[in-house]
Amino acid sequence: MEKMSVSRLSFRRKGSWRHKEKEKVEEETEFDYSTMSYLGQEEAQQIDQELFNEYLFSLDQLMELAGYSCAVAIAKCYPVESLKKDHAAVLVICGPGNNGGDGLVCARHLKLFGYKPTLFYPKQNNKPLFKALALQCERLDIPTLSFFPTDPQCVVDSFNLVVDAIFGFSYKPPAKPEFASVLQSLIQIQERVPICSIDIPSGWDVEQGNPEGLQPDLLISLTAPKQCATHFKGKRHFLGGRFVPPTLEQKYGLRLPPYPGTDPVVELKLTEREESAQS
Ligand SMILES: NC(=O)C1=CN([C@@H]2O[C@H](COP(=O)(O)OP(=O)(O)OC[C@H]3O[C@@H](n4cnc5c(N)ncnc54)[C@H](O)[C@@H]3O)[C@@H](O)[C@H]2O)[C@@H](O)CC1
Ligand SMILES: [K+]
Repeated sequence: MEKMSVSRLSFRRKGSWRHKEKEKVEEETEFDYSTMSYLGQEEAQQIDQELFNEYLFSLDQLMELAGYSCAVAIAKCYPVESLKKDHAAVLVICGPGNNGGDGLVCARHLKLFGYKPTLFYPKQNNKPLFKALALQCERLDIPTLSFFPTDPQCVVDSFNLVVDAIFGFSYKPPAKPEFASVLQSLIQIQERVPICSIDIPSGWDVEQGNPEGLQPDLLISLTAPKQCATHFKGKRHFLGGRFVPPTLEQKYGLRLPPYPGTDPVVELKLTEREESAQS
């Protein structure tokens, strides 16, 4: 058998690693964003149901991956050391459904990443999973605001970022008063504090968006971007929740860019429409 010197072996390893990296970059740059899939509300709900009923994923599993990927995307865009206010203070606003559950998971991971999250979770879900997620946040010393500040400037003064986990793809407009007022406050301050929306900017129609509504800086689409994401005018757009089995992707003809390496998120290139909306 041919003996290989250590230096040649390490050269070969390096060579193959470089080759793989090059392939990966080529694969990423080759993805044609003009063909990327955008889901309508019904399709998003169907895929969601199929993950639970045909693939037997539990909600806990998917929510953990979804919330974790949101925390990773936030950390990539707003590193702890770049945030100046009160030890990287972040406000995480959670709604009553699964989007709110993603927010609770995201808050926990942000805390473990070194941020200082605070929750606002006015309509708490009583299901055991949600109670457990809220308790885990409490045990990590994540405080919860008992009311939303009447002067939204307080949010700007106290927090570096707001995570919007109020509504996702099951939202039906118009928002009920308790959330409508929070959304209005966020719209007032969105030029002064960046907003990071989980899956869908809250208050947007899943397909049509909402030109008068919230305009987040960062959007983290889960599973696949929804049609409303074509109206996103913010700076950065990520895809997260790396849990869609290839067979499901094929069944729905999903065209999504590959995730790099082992990352739970992939940054999406802004479409021409998104770019022109920014300028
Ligand atoms: N398979 C997937 O794609 C996954 C989805 N997840 C998340 O789950 C979200 C969808 O969750 P849900 O179906 O629970 O729905 P949402 O979290 O979008 O919202 C539903 C909740 O909001 C309330 N609501 C709806 N319209 C309202 C209005 N106008 N005013 C006030 N309250 C209103 C409903 O009563 C319900 O409690 C996704 O957007 C995503 O964030 C993840 O948790 C896990 C995996
Ligand atoms: K949201």
